[in-house]
Amino acid sequence: MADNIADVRVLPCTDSKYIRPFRIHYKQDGIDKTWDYMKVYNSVIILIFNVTRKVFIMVKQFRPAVYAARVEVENGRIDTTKFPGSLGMTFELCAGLVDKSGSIEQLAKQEILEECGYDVKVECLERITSTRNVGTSGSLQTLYYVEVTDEMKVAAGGGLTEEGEMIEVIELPLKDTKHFIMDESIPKPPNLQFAFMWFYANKAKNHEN
Ligand SMILES: Nc1ncnc2c1ncn2[C@@H]1O[C@H](COP(=O)(O)OP(=O)(O)O[C@H]2O[C@H](CO)[C@@H](O)[C@H](O)[C@H]2O)[C@@H](O)[C@H]1O
Repeated sequence: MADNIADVRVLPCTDSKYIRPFRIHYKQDGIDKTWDYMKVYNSVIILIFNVTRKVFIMVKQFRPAVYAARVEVENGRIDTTKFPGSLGMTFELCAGLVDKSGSIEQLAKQEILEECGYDVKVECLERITSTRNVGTSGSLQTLYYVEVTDEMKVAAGGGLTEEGEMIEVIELPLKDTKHFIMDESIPKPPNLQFAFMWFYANKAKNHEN
């Protein structure tokens, strides 16, 4: 079970492959300033809509950062009897870090197959837009949309076992989306809400009846 979390310790991190903190010193209109920021990978995110059954394909997974932010850390320990792993479970769109060479569309195709089990053609990916994390990282997230059918489901998905990924593929019916995006009991990133609003503005008329 992905939410069966035990033996949690929180330690300082000085040699991460994923995040590197820096302090930038600069003058703004003659005034000396500093800003602390993190170098992180850019990412690609894909809104997947299954037209056969009118459901969005999403992923549910344990996110350690969400878990740690929601619970009390005492002397570097988190008491999992008080704070169960379920507090760190999130609903997200299929996504991946841009940590490999090759086109971003090719990376998106690969993530869709690995995480959700659908085999899509790169040409079918529609680029929606990109956004940046403005506060601490400045990293770029590029958002795509793709329509899939049940015939395109060729594998179970669930992420790469060798990377230890434990991802559950979730199907969210189109009719439940509006309630879902406002439901604060389910931790989710803002790109998910933006993507669904984009769908309502641009695609929903083709699928609602
Ligand atoms: N900080 C970290 N510490 C340790 N291991 C890590 C890590 N980040 C990634 N990994 C490892 O790298 C693997 C691959 O990550 P992915 O490329 O699938 O990105 P992910 O979808 O997790 O989220 C990515 O994309 C989403 C969407 O933008 C972002 O919200 C999210 O921060 C970003 O990691 C993970 O399974 C994990 O093993």
